Amino acid sequence: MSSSELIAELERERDRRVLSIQSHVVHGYAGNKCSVFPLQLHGFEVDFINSVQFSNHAGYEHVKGQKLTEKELEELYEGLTLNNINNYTHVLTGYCGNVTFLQKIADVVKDLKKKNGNTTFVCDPVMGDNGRYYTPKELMPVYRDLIIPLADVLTPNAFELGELTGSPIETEEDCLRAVNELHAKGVKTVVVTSGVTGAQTNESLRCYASVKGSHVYRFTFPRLVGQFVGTGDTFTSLLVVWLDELNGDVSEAVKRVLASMQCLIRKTSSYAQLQVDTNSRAMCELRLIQSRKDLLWPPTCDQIQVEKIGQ
Ligand SMILES: Nc1ncnc2c1ncn2[C@@H]1O[C@H](COP(=O)(O)OP(=O)(O)O)[C@@H](O)[C@H]1O
Ligand SMILES: Cc1ncc(COP(=O)(O)O)c(C=O)c1O
Repeated sequence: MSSSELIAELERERDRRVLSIQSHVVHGYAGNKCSVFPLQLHGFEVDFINSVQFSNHAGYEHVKGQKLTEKELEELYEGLTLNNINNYTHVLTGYCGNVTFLQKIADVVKDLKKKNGNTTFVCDPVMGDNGRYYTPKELMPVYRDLIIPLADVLTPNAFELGELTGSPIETEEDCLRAVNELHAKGVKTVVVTSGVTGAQTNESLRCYASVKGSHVYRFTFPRLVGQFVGTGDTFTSLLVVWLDELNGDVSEAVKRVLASMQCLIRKTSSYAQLQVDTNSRAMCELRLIQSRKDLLWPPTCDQIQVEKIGQ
């Protein structure tokens, strides 16, 4: 690399700074513990605010900890504003504990976008999965009416997509219709991470990506054994990376994200099989650190199929 290329690369790296508002867990991986590391590996600066600080994620029998209030979020953001250090290329949000906190996030996003019209808002509307909520149900109308109209990129699973658009997502047609409703509300890129039951089998899962007024893609990839927490948060952070790196090429970006996710989950699943204790086998923490090379350099994976299914 020549010195001018090196300088250009360093300038570019300086340009990418994410404000990530998600949960923190002391032990294990969920929320910011899943997102910050992959982003940093790829050279992004990450300023993170922990919406909650819990001992561990909700898959354990006991969860202890604290929730940040909207007043505390406002204070932190005020400090950034007063020092004029609230300069972000991206704002990323995930798990939120309550309605007023989520409403305050909308104010923060509006202010960041007012300051820099190019700030990309990537929102994972974390509410639940497989037909049930694991956050307060009252968050849904706040996501639907206040947050979604501000989002540039949205990464719901099928359950969340159905809740946000008012009817369950069982088939690919349901999914594409609901995605178009989100586009109509102004969201440019929607990636449905999983859960369209009619489109999945025992062996494979599907994910969909759609860009407003442009293409829709279907991704089919192997379903791996086990149940994992933090996969959605890891997925979304890698999507931030690759959409930026590939200037919005969503089909290649999602393909690379899925390639890393397959490696991460394979590693996690194999490790889980080695545990003697059945509890740790059933609920194994993501092997995120051990998968660092796969997060940084997603290997080519012929088991991921990409098909253009719209426009
Ligand atoms: N059992 C699994 N087999 C293969 N990939 C999985 C599995 N569980 C999760 N993933 C990967 O993680 C991604 C996000 O998972 P998902 O469960 O949709 O997130 P969320 O936590 O938001 O519901 C999926 O798109 C997929 O790539
Ligand atoms: C504290 C916390 N944050 C975030 C999540 C979301 O995790 P996922 O990426 O699997 O949607 C969970 C899920 O249980 C959680 O307990």
